[in-house]
Amino acid sequence: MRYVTAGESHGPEEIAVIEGIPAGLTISQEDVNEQLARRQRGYGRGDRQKIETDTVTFLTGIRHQITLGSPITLNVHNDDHNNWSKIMAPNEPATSENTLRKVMRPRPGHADLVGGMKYRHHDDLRNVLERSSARETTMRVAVGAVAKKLLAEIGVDVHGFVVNVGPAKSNMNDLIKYKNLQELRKVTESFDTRALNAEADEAIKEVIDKTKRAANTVGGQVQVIATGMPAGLGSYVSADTKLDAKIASAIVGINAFKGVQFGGGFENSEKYGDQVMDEIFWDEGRGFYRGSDNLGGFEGGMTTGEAIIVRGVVKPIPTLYRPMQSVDIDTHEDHRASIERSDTTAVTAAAVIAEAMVAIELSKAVLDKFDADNIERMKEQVAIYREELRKF
Ligand SMILES: Cc1cc2nc3c(=O)[nH]c(=O)nc-3n(C[C@H](O)[C@H](O)[C@H](O)COP(=O)(O)O)c2cc1C
Ligand SMILES: C=C(O[C@@H]1CC(C(=O)O)=C[C@@H](OP(=O)(O)O)[C@H]1O)C(=O)O
Repeated sequence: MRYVTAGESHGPEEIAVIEGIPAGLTISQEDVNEQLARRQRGYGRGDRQKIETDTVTFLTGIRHQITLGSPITLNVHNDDHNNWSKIMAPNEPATSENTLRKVMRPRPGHADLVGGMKYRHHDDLRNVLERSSARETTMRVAVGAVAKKLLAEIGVDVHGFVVNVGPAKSNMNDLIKYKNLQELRKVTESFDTRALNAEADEAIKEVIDKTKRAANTVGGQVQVIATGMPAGLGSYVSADTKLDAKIASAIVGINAFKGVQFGGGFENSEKYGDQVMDEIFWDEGRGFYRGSDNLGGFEGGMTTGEAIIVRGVVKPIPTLYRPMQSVDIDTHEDHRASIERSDTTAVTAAAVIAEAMVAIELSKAVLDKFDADNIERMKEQVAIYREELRKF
C-alpha cells in the first residue's frame, strides 16, 4: 500500500490517491467524515476551522461503498478557496490583481525561508506556505480512516489522545502511565477517546486562553495506542524493514512533530534493565505474552503482540500574532515576521493525525505480510498466522 496527497491550503481541492487497498473492504463517506471531523475539533484552533466542514468524496476505486482493488481517490474541497479564488487561481496567468497578499517576511519555525531558498520562490513565499501548511494533514487523516477500517477487520484498534498542552497535563495523564498491561487495557477499553479528542479539559483550556491573550502559541505531546496487532510484523533483518522505525518516521513527518518515543521512551534511559524489559509468560489460551509494555510493543523492529504505544512531541505553532525578528527577502531589511491567520495550538488535531499515521504504517505492514488482493483472503491468512503463533 502506498499513497500520495496533493493540494494547496487555499487552493480548490485536497486529494489523496491510495494504491494497494484490497478488494472487498466496505467503506462509507461517513467512516472518513467522522475522522475528518475529529481532526477539526479541539480547543485553541483559529478561525479557519469555522470556515471548513471537511467532507470526503470518493472519486475512484470504490463502487457501492466497497473497494475494488484499484487506486482509490479521495477528495476534500477547501471551502476557504472561495475567499482565495483569484490569488490561488491554478488556471489563470499572474496579474497585478491576483498576486496580492504576498509573504515576504519569513516566519521563524515555518518552512517559508528555507522553502523559498530551495525552490527559488524569491517573489512570494506564499508558494511555500500553501503546501507546507498542515491543511495537507486532512488527507492523511482521510487515508488513515481507510487504514483504520482495514485494521478493524482483523481486530486492530488505534487511538490517539492528548498527553499535555504546554504545562497542563490532560486528565488522561494518570491513566496513560501504563504501569502494567492490565492498567493499559483498562485505559484503551474504557475510554471514549473520541470524546477526549473533542474537548480539552479545564486546565488545558486555561493554558490555551492565557497563551492566546499573550499573542503566543503552545505545543504539547500526544500518544497513540494500537491494540490487537499480532506479533512479528516488521523485521530485524535490515534497518529499513524495522516497523518501529517506519512509525517513528511517519510521526516526525507530521507538521510540527519534533520527537517520538515508544513505551517508556526517554524515561527508560534513567532506569535499570530489570525495570524496563517486558518479562515473558505463556499460557495455553494466549500462547506467549508479556507482563508489562515498557518497550511500547516492539522488539527488534517487530511487533511483540502487546499494545503499541507511541508518543510524539509537538512544537508550538510558528506563526505569532506578536511576531519575532525576521528579514524581508526583497529589501534584506530587518522586519517582524509576517502574520498569517493561525492556531494558538493544534495538539488535539495532532493526536488525530498521529493516530492516522500509525494506522497507515500498521496497514502497510499487514498488507506487506498478508494477501493484499482481497480482504477476506487477507483475514483468513491473518487467522492462520495467529493460530500458528498461539501454538509456538
Ligand atoms: C494540525 C496542525 C495545525 C497547524 N496550524 C498551524 C498554524 O495555524 N500556523 C502555523 O504557523 N503553523 C501551524 N502548524 C505547524 C506548521 O504546519 C509547521 O510548523 C510548519 O509546516 C513547519 O514544519 P515543521 O514544524 O515540521 O518544521 C500546524 C501543525 C499542525 C499539525
Ligand atoms: C487549514 C488547516 O490548518 C492550517 C495550518 C496552518 C499551517 O501553517 O500549518 C495554518 C493555518 O491556515 P490558515 O491561515 O488558512 O488558517 C491553519 O488553519 C487545517 O488544519 O485544516
